[in-house]
Amino acid sequence: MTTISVIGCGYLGAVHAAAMASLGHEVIGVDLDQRRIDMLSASKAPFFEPGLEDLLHDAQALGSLKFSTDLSEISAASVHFLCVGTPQRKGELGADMTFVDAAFSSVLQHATAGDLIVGKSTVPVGTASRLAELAGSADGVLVAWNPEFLREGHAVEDTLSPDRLVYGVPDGAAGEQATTRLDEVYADILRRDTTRLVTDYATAELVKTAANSFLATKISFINAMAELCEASGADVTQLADAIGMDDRIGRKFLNAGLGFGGGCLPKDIRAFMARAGELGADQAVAFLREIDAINMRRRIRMVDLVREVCGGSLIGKRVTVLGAAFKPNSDDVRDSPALSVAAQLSLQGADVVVTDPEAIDNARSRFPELNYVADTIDALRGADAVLLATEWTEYRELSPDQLKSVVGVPAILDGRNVLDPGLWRAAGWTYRALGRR
Ligand SMILES: NC(=O)C1=CN([C@@H]2O[C@H](COP(=O)(O)OP(=O)(O)OC[C@H]3O[C@@H](n4cnc5c(N)ncnc54)[C@H](O)[C@@H]3O)[C@@H](O)[C@H]2O)C=CC1
Ligand SMILES: O=C(O)[C@H]1O[C@H](OP(=O)(O)OP(=O)(O)OC[C@H]2O[C@@H](n3ccc(=O)[nH]c3=O)[C@H](O)[C@@H]2O)[C@H](O)[C@@H](O)[C@@H]1O
Repeated sequence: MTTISVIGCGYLGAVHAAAMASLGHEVIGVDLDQRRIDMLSASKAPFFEPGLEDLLHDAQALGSLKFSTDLSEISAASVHFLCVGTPQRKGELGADMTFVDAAFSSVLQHATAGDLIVGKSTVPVGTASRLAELAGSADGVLVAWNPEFLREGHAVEDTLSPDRLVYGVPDGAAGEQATTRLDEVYADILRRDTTRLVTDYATAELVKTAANSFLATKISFINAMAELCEASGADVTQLADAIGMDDRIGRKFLNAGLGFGGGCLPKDIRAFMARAGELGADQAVAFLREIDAINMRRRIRMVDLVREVCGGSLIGKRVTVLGAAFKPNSDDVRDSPALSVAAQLSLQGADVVVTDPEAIDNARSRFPELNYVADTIDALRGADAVLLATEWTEYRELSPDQLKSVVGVPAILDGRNVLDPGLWRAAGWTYRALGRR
């Protein structure tokens, strides 16, 4: 059993804290946000994440998990996980490192000799060695970087059963000590034959940014193919199925549509470009600019398509947007393609109604000017066009026959290529999608 602190209890940290407690450790989670801490202390997840509340409840019933806004409480811990945000800096591509730097300094103040500080936040390569240098002046504090690969909506299973664990550690005895401590923390996971890769700081940091860049590239690749499918009359879903059957390519992350959003892929590829520039290696990842551009074009193209379906003008047309979260099974609306399209449609004169099973509150605080309706059927009433923007199961299962009498005009835009066009057309709907006939 290790006594652990987790600094920053957002999408990453809250799950990490609860998961570490479920592995038998004593955990204190710390955040500056009092509301978040109050909810977590009451075993309530401050955001929608399947399985998190059960984990919080079980660990708190055993007394092995506590939350606080008081950073001094971490002094009881010997391993400290940094899970604070690294958002995009306003008006720039690079990551805002102020939260990581501030959290690291605070931890240093409360850490004692022999403690291990483990970075989990996604950071520009070079951060860990910079912070380790700062720690060098503190007596015997070790630094490791252990990037996180969890997906929102699957965060609990991804944390407890990761594809791999990556440790970035310093050379020599300090590295061995850090590795041993991390092995103790993850003992239960390692016992299940999980691969662990021990490497230097820079490689560990780059593994994370490279992985997210690859995922973003895969999505933009298929979306570029969708543009070509649209130009040539081909079908991008069949194309993805066919190329995905090649094991070397694989079908995952080849779903064309509105593209990627969220608090990670967009900001991570931009931070990667910024950092590569600082290192004089901007050419190496110049292609990411195009990946980003392809991604953003999908949103613009969807606005055009909705306008087309509405007869050339959006003014006064009622458009129902199904989904606000950046992906299903999440209430996260950071850089959500659904909301970005909804906001554009509204700016261009449409009367936009947005619905989502979990993300309405978050969406309203970001885009208060849009109309939100909780009930799907109520949201669809009188619509001149319906846009499926986030593929929640309940939207995928909507019946075109039943909905026909609810909407004003039966026109559906499938922003995630998840509906059966034949079924909707047979029920008398106009069906349109990006890169699909
Ligand atoms: N959201 C995700 O699925 C994943 C996120 N990451 C990375 O993890 C990091 C955190 O991301 P999220 O959890 O999504 O961000 P978030 O914004 O949900 O959570 C960050 C939390 O840190 C707190 N915080 C900031 N400064 C603090 C300080 N000095 N002391 C204590 N708490 C502080 C904030 O109040 C907030 O609750 C980012 O670097 C992100 O790229 C990595 C893998 C998955
Ligand atoms: O660094 C992070 O924070 C995380 O970022 C992503 O996870 P996440 O943002 O939760 O969501 P994804 O499932 O990757 O989806 C990202 C976006 O891509 C879109 N997407 C995904 C797959 C696809 O085929 N097509 C597609 O458009 C989704 O709709 C969503 O908007 C990575 O998948 C995680 O491994 C990583 O840990």
